[in-house]
Amino acid sequence: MENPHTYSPFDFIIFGATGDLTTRKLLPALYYRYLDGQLPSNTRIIGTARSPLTDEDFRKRAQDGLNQFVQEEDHSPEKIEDFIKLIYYISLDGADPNGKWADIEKLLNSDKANTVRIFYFATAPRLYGDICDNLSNKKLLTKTTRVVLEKPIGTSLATAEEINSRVGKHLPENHIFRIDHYLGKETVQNILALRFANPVFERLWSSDSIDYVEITAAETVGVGKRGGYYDGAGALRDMVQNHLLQVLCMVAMDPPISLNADDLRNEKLKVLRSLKPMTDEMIKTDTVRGQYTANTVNGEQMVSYLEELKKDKSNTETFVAIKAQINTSRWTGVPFYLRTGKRLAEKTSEIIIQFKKSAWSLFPTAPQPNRLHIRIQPDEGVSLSMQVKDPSKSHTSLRSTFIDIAFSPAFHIRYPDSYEGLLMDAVKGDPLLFIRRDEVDAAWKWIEPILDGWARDVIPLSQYKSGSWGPQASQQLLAKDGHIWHEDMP
Ligand SMILES: NC(=O)C1=CN([C@@H]2O[C@H](COP(=O)(O)OP(=O)(O)OC[C@H]3O[C@@H](n4cnc5c(N)ncnc54)[C@H](OP(=O)(O)O)[C@@H]3O)[C@@H](O)[C@H]2O)C=CC1
Ligand SMILES: O=C1O[C@H](COP(=O)(O)O)[C@@H](O)[C@H](O)[C@H]1O
Repeated sequence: MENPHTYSPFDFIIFGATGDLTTRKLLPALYYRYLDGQLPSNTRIIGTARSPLTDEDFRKRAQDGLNQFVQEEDHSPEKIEDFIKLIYYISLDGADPNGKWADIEKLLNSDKANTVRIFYFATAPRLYGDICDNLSNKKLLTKTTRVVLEKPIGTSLATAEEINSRVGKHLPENHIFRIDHYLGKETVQNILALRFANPVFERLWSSDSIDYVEITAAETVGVGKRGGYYDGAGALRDMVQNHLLQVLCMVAMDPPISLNADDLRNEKLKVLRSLKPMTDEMIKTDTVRGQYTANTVNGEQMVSYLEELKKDKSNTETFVAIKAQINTSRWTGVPFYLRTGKRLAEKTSEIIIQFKKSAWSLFPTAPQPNRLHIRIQPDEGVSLSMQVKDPSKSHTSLRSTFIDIAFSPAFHIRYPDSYEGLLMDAVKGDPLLFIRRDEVDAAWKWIEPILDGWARDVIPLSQYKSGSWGPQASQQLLAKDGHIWHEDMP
């Protein structure tokens, strides 16, 4: 990944270093940045968690993780050996003021005061406030310190406000980096280029030409080992409050006046504030929640959510579909259908822009309306469905086809994982792709009535078979408007 910025050695301190996120995402992302020469020698990656491990134990875990989560063609035993020499471990309960802070103080204070210091909070968000209080009391928050907060920030508006206030007591907003890894995805960032560098699209980008928008983030995996966290969260908090709403903002926002972080975030905020608030009546007609059940998929036995959780009962949704409406002159009348779930038929994240039918047709059979398919992952790219004259038939016959750009083969590049760029943006201090506090609040304000309605069972929790596209009610949600989810797009 090209990155003209020159980095000075920095300290990257991870709270939650023995967890899933660090192993699967953070260390592999830092390894790739190391391979690209962005981690100068003397950079230190300091893992902390309560587990009693030595530097050597943690390096061994890191090495095992890299062997598992870095693509095979990028495995270089020598490079991995060199990379893990940058890694240290300190056993510490970040929430305990009487924990072993002396070790971390010694390691960090031996350093120059102006070294960039990133504290990455890869732990449960309820710990963020305590960790920040302790960092502040131990005088570890320097002028060049930035904290990175993982999502979801809180479980409600009130808890998010509390976390943000406690963290904000010690650090100014421009030192707080709330990460949403969907904004780190190249194809999500590419929405800016697609819309604002191609006037052909931007001129059509409104209810005048667009019929509806689909945003899907589908996973084939279940909750796996994250059941403890997930059962208290559910898909609405885990995916919709953050990732899906951020993608919706990128699709729906007006052009920012510049690519300055606050100008972009102001526009996203306007979209979040324009979302039509959900009443109980709308929750009944415009939302669907589901939970996966057992099934055999391609000969493989998939257990139900409850079996995976080892529980008899849970009201937690592993699937959500919502019809969102944006009250602006650009978007009134255009439904934005959001859908996410675990154990679905495919692993895919995508946006589909369905253009309107033309009112008039020259041809005997009305042409299919155009459709723009933005593939966030996998096979990152964009395709546009088109009508052409069917070459095998008469001049009045049309055939549907598409023009397609597959980014990776087109640009001969490896598509970096979303964390890679974001971690280095935090090191650089560039907040463009991070979430501002008011965005978090606005997203929770829209989500909360849905959470509240579901808690009162305003709609039932539907079941869906593992390996399907979710409950029937999800198809009906669109069918009521005469629309369909496009699951067969190129
Ligand atoms: N996993 C993922 O794919 C994603 C996770 N996230 C977010 O990242 C965060 C971490 O998630 P994940 O890695 O899955 O969670 P895990 O449960 O796998 O890991 C939690 C980590 O926190 C540590 N920990 C717990 N309590 C303390 C404490 N008091 N002081 C210091 N460390 C502590 C644990 O280690 P120990 O027990 O040794 O202390 C462990 O290292 C969460 O906020 C989650 O929402 C966001 C996006 C994706
Ligand atoms: O934040 C999260 O995202 C992942 C899905 O991310 P993706 O990049 O693979 O689409 C999801 O599995 C996890 O539950 C959620 O916390």
